[in-house]
Amino acid sequence: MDIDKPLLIVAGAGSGKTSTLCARVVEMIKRGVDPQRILVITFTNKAAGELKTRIQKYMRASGLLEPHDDGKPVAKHRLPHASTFHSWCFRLIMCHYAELGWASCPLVAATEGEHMKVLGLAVEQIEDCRRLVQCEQMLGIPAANGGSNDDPNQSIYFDGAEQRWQRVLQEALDRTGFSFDKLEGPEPPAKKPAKRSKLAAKAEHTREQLTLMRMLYQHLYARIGQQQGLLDMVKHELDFTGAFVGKDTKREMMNFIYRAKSRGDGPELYPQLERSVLAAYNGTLRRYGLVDFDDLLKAANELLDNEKIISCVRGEFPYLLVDEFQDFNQLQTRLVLRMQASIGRVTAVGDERQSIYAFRGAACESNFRIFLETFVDAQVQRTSGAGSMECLTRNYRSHQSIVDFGNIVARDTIGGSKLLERLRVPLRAQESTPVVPVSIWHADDKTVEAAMVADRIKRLLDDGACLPSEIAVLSRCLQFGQYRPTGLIELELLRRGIPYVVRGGQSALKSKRMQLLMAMVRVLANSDDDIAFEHCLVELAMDVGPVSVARIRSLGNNQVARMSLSEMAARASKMPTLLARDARAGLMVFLEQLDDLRKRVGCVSLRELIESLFAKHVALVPEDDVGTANPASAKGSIGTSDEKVKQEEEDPVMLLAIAVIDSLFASPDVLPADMVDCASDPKAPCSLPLLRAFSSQLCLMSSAAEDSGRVTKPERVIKPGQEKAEKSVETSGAVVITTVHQAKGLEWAHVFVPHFNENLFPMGYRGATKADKARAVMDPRLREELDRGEAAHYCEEGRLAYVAITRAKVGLYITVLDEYPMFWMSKMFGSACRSSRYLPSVMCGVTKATKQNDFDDYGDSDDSCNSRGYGRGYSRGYGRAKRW
Ligand SMILES: Nc1ncnc2c1ncn2[C@@H]1O[C@H](COP(=O)(O)OP(=O)(O)OP(=O)(O)O)[C@@H](O)[C@H]1O
Repeated sequence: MDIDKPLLIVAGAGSGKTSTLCARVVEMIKRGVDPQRILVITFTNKAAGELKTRIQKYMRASGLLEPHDDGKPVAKHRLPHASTFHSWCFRLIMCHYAELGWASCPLVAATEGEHMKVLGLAVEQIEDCRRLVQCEQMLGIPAANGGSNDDPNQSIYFDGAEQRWQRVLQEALDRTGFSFDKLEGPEPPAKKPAKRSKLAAKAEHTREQLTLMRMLYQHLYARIGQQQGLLDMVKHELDFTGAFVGKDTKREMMNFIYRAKSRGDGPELYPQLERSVLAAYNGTLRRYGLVDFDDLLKAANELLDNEKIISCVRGEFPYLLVDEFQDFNQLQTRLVLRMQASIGRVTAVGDERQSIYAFRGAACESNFRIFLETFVDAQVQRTSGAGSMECLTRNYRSHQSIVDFGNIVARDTIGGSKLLERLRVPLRAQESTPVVPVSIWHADDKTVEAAMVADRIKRLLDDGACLPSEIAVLSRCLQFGQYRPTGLIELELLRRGIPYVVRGGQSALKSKRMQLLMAMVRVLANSDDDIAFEHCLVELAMDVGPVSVARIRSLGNNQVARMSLSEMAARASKMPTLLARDARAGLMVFLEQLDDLRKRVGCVSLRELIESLFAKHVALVPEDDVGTANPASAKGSIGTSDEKVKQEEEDPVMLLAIAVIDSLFASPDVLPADMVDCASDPKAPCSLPLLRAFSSQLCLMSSAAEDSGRVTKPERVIKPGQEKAEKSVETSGAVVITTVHQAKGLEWAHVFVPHFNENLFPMGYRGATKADKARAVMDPRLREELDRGEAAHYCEEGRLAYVAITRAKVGLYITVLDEYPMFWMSKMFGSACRSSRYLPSVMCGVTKATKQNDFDDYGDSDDSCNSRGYGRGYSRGYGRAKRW
């Protein structure tokens, strides 16, 4: 192994790429390279952590780390730097931000939620700039530089709008006597004392400013603009849908920004709307002293223009190793080149089959091409000499059938690239692995599927085949519009007492709507439950916030007898002066609604009560920041009342609630003896004890589901002498429910992939509108472009399927639905719910799981499989497992 020459390692999943990279680091240290001169870079924090752990392990195995007195390792040699590209860039910027003209080190807007907030403000500022230009036009103020509503070559957004508004304000005062002091409007909303991030506070301030400027615009438009026959810019907001095609315009904008910035593109390269969005997004970040991830890379690239800084960096880290090279975007690859082009002590490790971040600008093919051209193929003499490329061909992770399945799925992901074909070598499993077939099942519907998955997991655990933490359920996404594909699986796991953890998303039981539903049920079941009552009050009563609640609570001061919050609220609603007028009105309406609901207890069945409670109250509360609205409603394709009811029924919260009700009636023995009678007839009027039983079942389930870390039982007390037993429970951990993206680089003994259907996995291609398709009939170039986009989309989805499949070591369980899980999906995609295109055709049409079947009987008839020829040509065990 020549550690001083460039090396490219390309191989499929589980072939030991990361292990090889770590081994190379250790080899370098063994040969005398100072670990502090080695920089190991990867894509995510999780992967960086994994790298650090593995390097430490290898160093320890090679005797490069010695145990300390307290058992912890201490380095004979210090450890190499292992980090993400972004943290390394931030470190560079922290040292040199002044070189970039910044007065202080910027903060990083790290989460997608923050990016979306910035984008929301950016769009508002584009509208603001548009109105500002028209105000100047109305007042005859000469056009300043920047910003135009008419010139398609100019951005609508421009910096420095505040100063220009000042001038407009002054003119408006002189010409029309306008002043903000004279305005009559709603009182400013009471400040919410809830904790808010700095970004949220700044955003609120900006929004207040924008509202004022909008009022100024409306004043001027009414006085001048209307007479001039100008377009009302408030009523006619910009239509971005032409430029950002897709159901969720904001998401499309965000993806465009990610793509453009990852390529290092400036706004000037794009047409007017895209240009304005990109400029406004960057301007908003700047205004708040923030940078996003791509800004970090751009700033680091700029710093490396400085000869002093780049030679300093090269001196500090002459050895560079990069993992997950396929996921690097152009800016990251450029950084690698700049740091190493003249040195060539670079090692890159990647797998083009696992390139799943193209939507974020990952430039897989060009990364490999540039590396090969610069370091391997080119006969350029550099100090280190020409580099080489290695392909690993053995998969050490998975059983043969899983490796074969992965190879088949990967075949369709090359997308016609000659280079990727050159890099592609099929993998072989270790010879010693037994042949365990991949299990593929059709389920009638999502409830059957969820029960199947949970049953199989339970059996694995009962048989002692593995620990919960060695099992994963990998979903294409955790949120599909408002639908949570793994919501019912969570419920079934809870029912069976199997601990689980949701990573990279929120458990359905912790959602805002579920919390509100639980609070309302608790209030109905027990009017003394102050905590639940306050939750409902703040969420549901109009204009009642924490300040009003504090005033209501003050009624309880100095009272001899304890007064419940609901009693205080009833009293407050009758007092004309205690609360502000709007708050009192909101409180009165809320109490009336609560009264109505209370009257329904004893008149309607539990299910009817919960349904009306959900439809009239809970469903009106927006779900947590899910990013996208229900695609169907956004499209406006569903409108009849029947269909709306259907949508409500399909809400994951409602589905969970119904499932809990069903389980209460199916097995009332979970209830205390004195309550069993009230759960005998599902159609009988709901009694208070039944409502209480339902409430406690919901709460039990919710408290069992932890959002992060391992699942532990809160009430557990560890007694002396039991620590060992407890530890084994803790380390056994929980079944992981996560997305395929989050699962990258990880491995589990058993992996479940639910919803393996067209439009679910893979997700349908949404890059072309109906209008585009209609135009493409007449326009061959457009048709070609759309076809290319679609092909690239399905290649990426195929790579995602490859990643999901290859996470499994021993067991892979795939379920295919026979009907779409949501009503709106069948409306949108058609009634036929086909299996995923990534399921080889010989594997389709398998034994069905139906509600009537006993799960143990699935696939009992092996003949049925054989008669259809399953497994032929896949001697390594494809086909249906007889039983899960
Ligand atoms: N030479 C080897 N002999 C035996 N087992 C190995 C060897 N190399 C790696 N492994 C094991 O194979 C599994 C996969 O290794 P590793 O994570 O390094 O592969 P990878 O190519 O980086 O995988 P992926 O790309 O899917 O993240 C790990 O469990 C690792 O311990």
